[in-house]
Amino acid sequence: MLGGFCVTRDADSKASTRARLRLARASVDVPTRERAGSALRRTIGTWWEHASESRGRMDRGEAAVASFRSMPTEPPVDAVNAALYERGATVLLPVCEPDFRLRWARWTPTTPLVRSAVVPIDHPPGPTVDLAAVADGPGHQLDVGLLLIPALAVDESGQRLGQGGGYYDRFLARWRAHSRHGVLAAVVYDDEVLPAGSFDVLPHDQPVDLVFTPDRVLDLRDR
Ligand SMILES: Nc1nc2c(c(=O)[nH]1)N(C=O)[C@@H](CNc1ccc(C(=O)N[C@@H](CCC(=O)O)C(=O)O)cc1)CN2
Ligand SMILES: Nc1ncnc2c1ncn2[C@@H]1O[C@H](COP(=O)(O)OP(=O)(O)OP(=O)(O)O)[C@@H](O)[C@H]1O
Repeated sequence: MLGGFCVTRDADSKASTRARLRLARASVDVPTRERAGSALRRTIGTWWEHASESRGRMDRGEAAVASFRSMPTEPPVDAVNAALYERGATVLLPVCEPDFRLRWARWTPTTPLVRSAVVPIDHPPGPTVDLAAVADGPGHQLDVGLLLIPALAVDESGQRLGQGGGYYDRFLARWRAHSRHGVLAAVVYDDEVLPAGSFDVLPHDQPVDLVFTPDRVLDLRDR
């Protein structure tokens, strides 16, 4: 207390945090970005191999990863997607639909991509599925064990700051309603993991289970 006033640090608004992070991302140089891509390929590839070993003991369907196609400023996951595909995973990428809905289309390293009509991102031409509506688990076809989720930042309690469309929050709310077992993992640069409470969190925000950075895996499920 100072002179009767309680000194607290308010969380920054989402908008001001986004502006700061976008500016920082714009100054990441090409070699740094390339190193991040190789490091993420190793980190996420190793994580997937360990997860597949435990999964091997279960009777599940086709092992799938719901990933994304990186924008030029994001930590690159192109090599991650290729590595997971080489390891036998089915890789799905998001397709943005009107009303901020996400559907998913299969991707392989030879899939030609098309530009989205809604956002400045390419995606496979389709067909698409609604992953929050398809049945998964034993006896079903698609078993999404990992969702890689783009973010501008994540705080240490797992709250995620995205680009501001609300695509993933809407999708994850529907996904969670079906009690899916897939691990929700944000992908950010190392210095984008912020102390808990660094930015505003609203009731619709969907937290993640895990954070992948080029340097580390932060598993928040045990906290
Ligand atoms: N790679 C990627 N795919 C994704 C997302 C994402 O954040 N990253 N999304 C997450 O929901 C959805 C698309 N949402 C988006 C919402 C806004 C902007 C956008 O405003 N882009 C800025 C550039 C931002 C930057 O480069 O940092 C622009 O067009 O100026 C892009 C995608 C689904 N697919
Ligand atoms: N489940 C939901 N139902 C309806 N509207 C939602 C839902 N989740 C988020 N929204 C709306 O989406 C908008 C953007 O939300 P927010 O700023 O949290 O996006 P974000 O997480 O940064 O974006 P993204 O998920 O696309 O990366 C807000 O106006 C919010 O009210």
